[in-house]
Amino acid sequence: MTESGTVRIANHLAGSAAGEPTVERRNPADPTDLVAVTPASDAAAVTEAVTAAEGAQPGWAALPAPARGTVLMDAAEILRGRHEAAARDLTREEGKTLAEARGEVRRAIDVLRYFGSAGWRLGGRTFPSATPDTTVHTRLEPMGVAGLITPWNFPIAIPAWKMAPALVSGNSVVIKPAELTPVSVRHLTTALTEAGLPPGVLNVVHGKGSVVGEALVADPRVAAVSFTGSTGVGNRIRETVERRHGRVQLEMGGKNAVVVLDDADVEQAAALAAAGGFGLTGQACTASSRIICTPGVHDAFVEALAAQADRYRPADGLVAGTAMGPVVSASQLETDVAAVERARAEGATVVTGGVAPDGLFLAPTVLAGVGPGHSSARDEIFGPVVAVLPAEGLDEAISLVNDSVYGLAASICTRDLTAAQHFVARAQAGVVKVNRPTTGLDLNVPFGGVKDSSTNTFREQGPTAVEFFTWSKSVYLGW
Ligand SMILES: NC(=O)C1=CN([C@@H]2O[C@H](COP(=O)(O)OP(=O)(O)OC[C@H]3O[C@@H](n4cnc5c(N)ncnc54)[C@H](OP(=O)(O)O)[C@@H]3O)[C@@H](O)[C@H]2O)C=CC1
Ligand SMILES: O=C(O)CCC(=O)C(=O)O
Repeated sequence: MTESGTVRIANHLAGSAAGEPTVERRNPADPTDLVAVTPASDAAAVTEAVTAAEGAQPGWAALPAPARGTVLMDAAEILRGRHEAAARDLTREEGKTLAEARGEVRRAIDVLRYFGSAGWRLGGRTFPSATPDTTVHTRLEPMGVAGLITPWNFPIAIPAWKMAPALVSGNSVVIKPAELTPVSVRHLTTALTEAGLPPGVLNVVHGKGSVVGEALVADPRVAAVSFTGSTGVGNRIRETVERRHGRVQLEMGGKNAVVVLDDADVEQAAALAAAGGFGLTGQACTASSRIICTPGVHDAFVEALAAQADRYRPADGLVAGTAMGPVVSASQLETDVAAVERARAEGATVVTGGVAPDGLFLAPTVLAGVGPGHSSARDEIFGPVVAVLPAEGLDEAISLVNDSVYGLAASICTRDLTAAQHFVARAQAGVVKVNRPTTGLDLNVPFGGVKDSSTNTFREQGPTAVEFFTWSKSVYLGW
């Protein structure tokens, strides 16, 4: 697979013929560049994939965990050899800059390594028994078939951080990647297959979420469903899976706030807010979309953020030096522009941006004078649009942070350790940072949100990620 030309993708199903290639994906920076043609599969392809996964799972689970881990480690090395090609393909299909794409592919490689090495450490605990001549230990058993539904905004890292813990703990996988970004997951699948993953253990079905995704979620043989995407779709998935008593993990939207206190270094705070708000074209569930400023810093901050916005002039992500790529699709651009228009109608000032003069390139947008009831302070936009809200002091700022249905990530810029500690203790968010952007996660740290951002049960990533894909069996061993 190369970074130029069109990739014709078949479903990755054990023993299956390719589906009909009927969906085209074009480069959001250059519509003449046809990136991929994928099958628009139907529910029958899902049934076939789940059957393959069900058949392959016991054999895969019977392998020693270190042997399963070795496959992931080898896949990491294979992907490492294709790092640049995978990064360029990612930029072509999603739009993010090449630097961002390289970082994301690096992350996928490291995720494979991290969970590959976890194969050596998987295990239960031992307990003393109240009964003589008895020992008690727990075993982690795989759930069986894991169904993964992933979004377009991290098209290789998110599939990697769901697949890797599922596979190393002995599950087989059926994944439905986002229709907009089919090539990145193919790089991952190819690496795993070449590393020796047995047929049927990993199955990819391309097609519409409303068709393929719904069929996957509804199949009673899929024991665990892990989803990242919008809150609306996630809630619907939760209903379906819980109705059939399956296990479900949802990572959904955010309306992540950065609080900037009077004592903050304004330039540093603006750089950090811009990185979190305009980096990745604002298309991250952890993106900084609300900035809450106390009075002594408000005006200087708005000015500094507008200056930062100039550095994120949108352009083709493949071109060296581009700081921000295009919006992923015409419909996402429509959402972004409509959100800016609504903010204007509600009385906010568009300090800079708000326009897309050419193609899908939306200028980074700063909104000021935003009130807590405004839609730009409440709704996830998922574009390079940052709303600045005033607050009288720390207490009001924290109330505003928490005045959201979401609770994914929050940050504070301050040099005051006491204020920072108050914030850390009181912010209702699964990820809380001090003097760091809301975006950017360490892959060895548990990740997830509260409120409408997450199912808030099992965390993704880090040492606890395998918990979602396993169940614990208590074994009483007498002699
Ligand atoms: N938290 C996050 O990381 C993300 C949040 N979002 C939010 O969602 C908005 C819309 O983006 P969008 O990509 O449409 O997000 P969706 O939630 O619609 O898509 C996420 C994944 O779910 C699939 N899907 C869609 N409908 C269903 C369904 N009924 N049953 C099962 N799976 C389904 C999608 O398939 P398909 O390929 O057909 O789209 C995709 O693979 C964004 O503007 C943003 O606000 C989006 C992406 C990531
Ligand atoms: O900020 C990050 O690094 C990850 C964000 C994320 O998980 C998402 O947007 O889905």
